[in-house]
Amino acid sequence: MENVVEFTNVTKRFKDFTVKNIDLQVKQGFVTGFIGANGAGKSTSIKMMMNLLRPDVGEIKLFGLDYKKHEKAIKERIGFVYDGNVFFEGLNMKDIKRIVAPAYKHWDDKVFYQYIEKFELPLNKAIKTFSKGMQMKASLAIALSHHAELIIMDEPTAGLDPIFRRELLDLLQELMVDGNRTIFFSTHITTDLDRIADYIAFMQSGELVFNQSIHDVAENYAIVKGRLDLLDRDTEKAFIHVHRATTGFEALTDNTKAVSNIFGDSVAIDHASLEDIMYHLKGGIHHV
Ligand SMILES: Nc1ncnc2c1ncn2[C@@H]1O[C@H](COP(=O)(O)OP(=O)(O)OP(=O)(O)O)[C@@H](O)[C@H]1O
Repeated sequence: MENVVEFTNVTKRFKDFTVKNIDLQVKQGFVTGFIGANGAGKSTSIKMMMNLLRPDVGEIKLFGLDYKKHEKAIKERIGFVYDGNVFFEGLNMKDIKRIVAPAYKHWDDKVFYQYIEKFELPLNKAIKTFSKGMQMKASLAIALSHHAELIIMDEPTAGLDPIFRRELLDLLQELMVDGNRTIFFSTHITTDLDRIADYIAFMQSGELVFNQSIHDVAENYAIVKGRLDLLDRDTEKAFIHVHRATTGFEALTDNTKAVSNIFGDSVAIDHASLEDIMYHLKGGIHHV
């Protein structure tokens, strides 16, 4: 399986924050959801992926190519969508097309106008008058009009109403049908990922905790609930993190076999949602 993005040992240091030793592979032909708490380092990583920021250490390759030598060739093949207005606000969609289209070898006017129609975007109205959803659609229409193989999106669904969010996810799914396209996007809305993601990459405090298929994530983690008196120093070793409440404990495990051996039927073992996993891993993966 080919990787369209490869981070090898990537580190970026800011004054108060470091993205550390990231080894990340984004697989061609799949949707990867990029999750993590506020300030975990997702946008910083995406900016490095787009060469808007340079790593201090490590290597980043897209389509097997290096930005130092192949920036233009790489950017031709990427559609970048991010939360916020990318364009000069006084411009309309026609102006933007005039400016952006010549920059891409594979720009396709027909596709552009198809998306303008599909998204019901006005061509002659200033972008500054667009709602958040319309701005997102505008950004997406541009990204899709040059036949990008890799779509990178920083929180594309943030602030969108549930109906447009659903439509956007359906559209992303349609885009994946040809099999060659790859989508990488960050989000806080983990239920969106249950809908469309094949892989989940999870950042925590500047580190990549895992990058696994959504199937493996579901297999590897489970939530365990039981009475507080079942917990002691030894039994807790089966857990990554334990939350105690007066009514009992809830814990995350990556070893359901051990949990079954230790606790038998005295605990309930349930599917762990991505939110459960994010909550319990907020201190990182160390066994209790
Ligand atoms: N240019 C910069 N200079 C200094 N610190 C920065 C810079 N850019 C980001 N940071 C810091 O890096 C940390 C990670 O920020 P980043 O935007 O990558 O997180 P994020 O995971 O995308 O968060 P959110 O989900 O809130 O968007 C934050 O503490 C932020 O203050």
